[in-house]
Amino acid sequence: MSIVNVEKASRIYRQDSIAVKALDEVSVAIDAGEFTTLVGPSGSGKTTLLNQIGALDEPDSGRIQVAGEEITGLSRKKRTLLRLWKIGFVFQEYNLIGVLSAQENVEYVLMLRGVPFRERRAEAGRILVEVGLQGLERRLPHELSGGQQQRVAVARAIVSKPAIVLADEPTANLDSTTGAALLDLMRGLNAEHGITFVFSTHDPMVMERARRIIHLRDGRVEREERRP
Ligand SMILES: Nc1ncnc2c1ncn2[C@@H]1O[C@H](COP(=O)(O)OP(=O)(O)OP(=O)(O)O)[C@@H](O)[C@H]1O
Repeated sequence: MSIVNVEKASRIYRQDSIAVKALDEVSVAIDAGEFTTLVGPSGSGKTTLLNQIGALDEPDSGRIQVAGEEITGLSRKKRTLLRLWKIGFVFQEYNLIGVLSAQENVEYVLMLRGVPFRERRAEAGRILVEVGLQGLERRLPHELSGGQQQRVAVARAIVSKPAIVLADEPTANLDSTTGAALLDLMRGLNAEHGITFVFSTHDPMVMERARRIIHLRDGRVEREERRP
């Protein structure tokens, strides 16, 4: 069953008199449980497509459905709720809240969902152990390495059991060993819990671990590869 359905989505950015077609009638369907990577040269539309799937932005034309919901044309408020309940995000720059501990960063999403204190504390603690951060729960982001911060970001993305996790160049700021370990962690979460991941990347290590690679060029799907 498709968890993401993008049908002929186009996105044009206009600046002064110049129009850039960041996405040009892109159609992509992603099934639940897939581990998919978007690759392509700089400016090919990877981030734009992730932002569309993540309901951070809307196409100018075409349709996008995520986890059974039509997201094209949703109000800002409904898009925010969709992101809160259905989508986890991992960004290149980690985007953790600097004044909150690792544990509190992970709990924060559950607090927004109204999960009671004890329950969210227990769940965040459990997920932090799962991503290999036992003992570091009380550290602030600046007291953690880049790889550890990205693990907190992964924990935060998965703690609410979203339908899909979107990761925009998650290993871009990590050295290759740390990046590989992070990728293996996400592959493990994909295999054990069936969490659907979609990455954008320039990193050959990410591509190596993907089961499906979608090549974008000039805002279009150029070709696809599938691996066992
Ligand atoms: N907010 C914006 N305003 C104007 N143009 C934009 C905006 N965001 C993206 N673009 C343009 O849209 C095109 C696609 O950009 P996008 O960021 O999706 O590419 P990308 O494949 O993610 O690139 P990179 O690998 O460098 O991150 C580019 O030509 C870019 O300059």
